Amino acid sequence: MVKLVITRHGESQANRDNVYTGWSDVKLTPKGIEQAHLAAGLIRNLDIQFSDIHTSFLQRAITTSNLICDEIGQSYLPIHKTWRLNERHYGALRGMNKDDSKKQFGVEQIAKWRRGYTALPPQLTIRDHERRYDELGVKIPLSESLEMTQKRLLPYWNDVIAGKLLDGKNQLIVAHGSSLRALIKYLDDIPDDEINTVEVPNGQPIMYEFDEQLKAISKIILK
Ligand SMILES: O=C(O)[C@H](O)COP(=O)(O)O
Repeated sequence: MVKLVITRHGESQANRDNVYTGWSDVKLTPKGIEQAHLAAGLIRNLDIQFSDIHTSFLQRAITTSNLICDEIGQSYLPIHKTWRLNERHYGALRGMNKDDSKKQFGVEQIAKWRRGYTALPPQLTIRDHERRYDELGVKIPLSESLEMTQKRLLPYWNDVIAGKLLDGKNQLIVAHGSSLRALIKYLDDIPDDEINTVEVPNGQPIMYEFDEQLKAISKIILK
C-alpha cells in the first residue's frame, strides 16, 4: 500500500519567542534541530523507501527536510520546494506576540483567526515583495484564512503529489502547522466547524496509507 508521511518543521525562532510567523523566513532553534532529528528517527523506523520529498519555500521546513532525508539514508531524493506548501500568511499579526494579541483582540477572536477555517487575520496594507515569489509571478498574500491556504495548496496536491501516490510512489511532505492542517482537513474530510480541534505539533510525523483510489485507509501519528 502506498504511503504518505507528513511532518511539521522543528521549533523555529518565532515558535520559541511565541510570535506569529506565517511567510516570515526564520531559522530553527537548537531545540527545533533536535525535534527534526527525533522526527527523522521515527520516520527511519518505518523503513519506507520514498520517491520524493516536498517542502515549502521557507527555511525552517527546508532545513527540517534536509536533516530528515539525510538521516533516513535517502539523501539522493529530490526535494521539491513550492510556495504552495508555505505556512498560512498571518497578515498584520506577523511578528506580534501571541499572548499580546489575545489581550489586544480577545481570546475568542484570536481562536477564530488561528484555528477557524474561514476567519481572515487582519490584512497588511502594503503587499510585500520578495525575489523568490516575484520571479514566479506569485503575489505574497496580505493575509490568509485556512480556507485560502487550502485553496492554494490543493493544486499542488492534485497536480503533483496525488499522481505520484497513484503510481505507487511513497511521498514525504515537510511543511507547517496550518498548511498541514489544511491538507489534513482535505484528506480526513473534516467539517469546517471541526478543524479547530486539529493541532499539528513541531516534528511529529503522521503516516497515511492509501488504497488504489487514493482513499486514506489508515492514519498513524508517530510517537
Ligand atoms: O505561523 C505561525 O505563527 C506558526 O507557524 C503557527 O501558528 P499557530 O501557533 O497559530 O499554529
